[in-house]
Amino acid sequence: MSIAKDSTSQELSPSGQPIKPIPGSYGVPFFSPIWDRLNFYYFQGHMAYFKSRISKHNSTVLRLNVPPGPFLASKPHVVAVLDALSFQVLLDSSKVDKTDTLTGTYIPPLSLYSGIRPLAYLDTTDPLHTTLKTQITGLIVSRKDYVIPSFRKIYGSLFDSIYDKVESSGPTEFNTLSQSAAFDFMCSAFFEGALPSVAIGPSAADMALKWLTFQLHPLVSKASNLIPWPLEDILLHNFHLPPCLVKSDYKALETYFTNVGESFLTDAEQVGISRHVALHNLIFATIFNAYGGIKIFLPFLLKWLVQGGPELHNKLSEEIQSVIRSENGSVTPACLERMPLTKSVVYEALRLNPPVEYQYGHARSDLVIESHDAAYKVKKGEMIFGYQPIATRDEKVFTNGEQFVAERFVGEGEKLLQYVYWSNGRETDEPGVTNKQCPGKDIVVLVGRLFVIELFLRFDTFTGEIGELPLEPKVTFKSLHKV
Ligand code: HEM
Repeated sequence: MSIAKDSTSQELSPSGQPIKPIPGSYGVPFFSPIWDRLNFYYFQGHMAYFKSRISKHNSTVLRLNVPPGPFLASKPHVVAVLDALSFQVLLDSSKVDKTDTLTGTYIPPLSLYSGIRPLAYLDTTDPLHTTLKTQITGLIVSRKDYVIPSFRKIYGSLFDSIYDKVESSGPTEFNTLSQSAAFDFMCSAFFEGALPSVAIGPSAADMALKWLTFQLHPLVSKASNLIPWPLEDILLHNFHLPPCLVKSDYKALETYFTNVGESFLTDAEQVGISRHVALHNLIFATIFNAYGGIKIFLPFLLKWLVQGGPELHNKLSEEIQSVIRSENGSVTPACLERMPLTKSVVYEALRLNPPVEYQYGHARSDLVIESHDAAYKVKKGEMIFGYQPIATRDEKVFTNGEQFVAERFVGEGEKLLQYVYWSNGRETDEPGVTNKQCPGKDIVVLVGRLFVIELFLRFDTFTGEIGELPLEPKVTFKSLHKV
């Protein structure tokens, strides 16, 4: 830190930015967080909640309350980082402690995880973080050859049945039909044995979703349009619905994972992780990422494809069909690299709509957060919070940042990938035991590309209608034009 040699004696950050006090306030205890929560969920919505405060204080680093607040979270106070540069503090494990910060200022009851703390809730300094992340990464690497065939089989037949439905009975919603595909795909990619929709039955997806909803409901706005908001607020956001409501569903899931995950559990035991801890981590990693990740990501990707219209469809189908033809019809990891537009479209969807929107971490020590034209001091222990869809639309980094630009990451544009943070790390970084970056990163990008490929191997173009669901867009196919 240095002091500028001008008349103002302004304190400067290590990179020479003036250090300013963080604007914003937390308001009146108890009442302001409740009012803020109503604004966040109902009156303003997530995006407007943050944007209005950025304009009011003319700053992208500011103090504010994040939901849920009372009574679920006693300390809703955060320092919000809402631009592409300041957000980076959350990706730096030497600066933030991520113990119990996955869901922010509240923690779901651990009884939902049979009493354990899953890996995603552990900080990098916890020795169990290293052991568990190594085991899960090992599983991902050992199954890498299963991802493409599993995805093609499950989502291929999903697209076929959507086509049949559109032809026979008209407009067909993607979201409901794809509900079990995310869970089936994850299990087909990672385990031998029957798919959950077969082994547990058709209700497997509902069971998994219900369990996830109990963990995440305090972060989801307008959980239901059916319940008037004050009642919804009281029922969902003020009280944790008792975990016993999902106990029997969780038992069924546990039985399934004990069978299909046998070799993972045995391997984990050999490195000192109990079978109990390994099992509940496996359940968490599979279901949380199927429904908190893939199930949200694909409708967003599809939404942008629908809105891209025939012009984008022509370019994509040409790129995809010509590369796959040159490979005699097979989809290989190498041929995916020869599809620059397909790759760019997937990154652009992840940039605009990172499926995990919120990131949090406690400052490990007193530190300075650098933004574009100022820096700010944060005290040890303060909660830092980032709303990612604002950070990754930052116009100072991305021209027309709010718009979907299909070619954004083609050629020279690849340099911008360092500002794509959906995996809780830069797209140009690698996940490892010393960071909290998603170890499923490459699989997710691959899944996005395979989704676009499966679609355009079948259809030259299509039309659809976009609606809204609590976590994702609702996409209804209206017509599909077969290749
Ligand atoms: C679209 C899908 C996915 C998205 C959006 C996603 C996103 C993320 C994010 C944002 C984090 C960091 C959470 C935080 O601490 O703030 C994370 C961590 C993690 N993800 Fe993913 N993920 C996805 C798919 C997957 C898949 C397929 C796997 C494979 C098992 C996976 C395994 C994990 C694990 C184990 C962690 C914890 C890492 C750690 O604690 O160091 N994810 N993911």
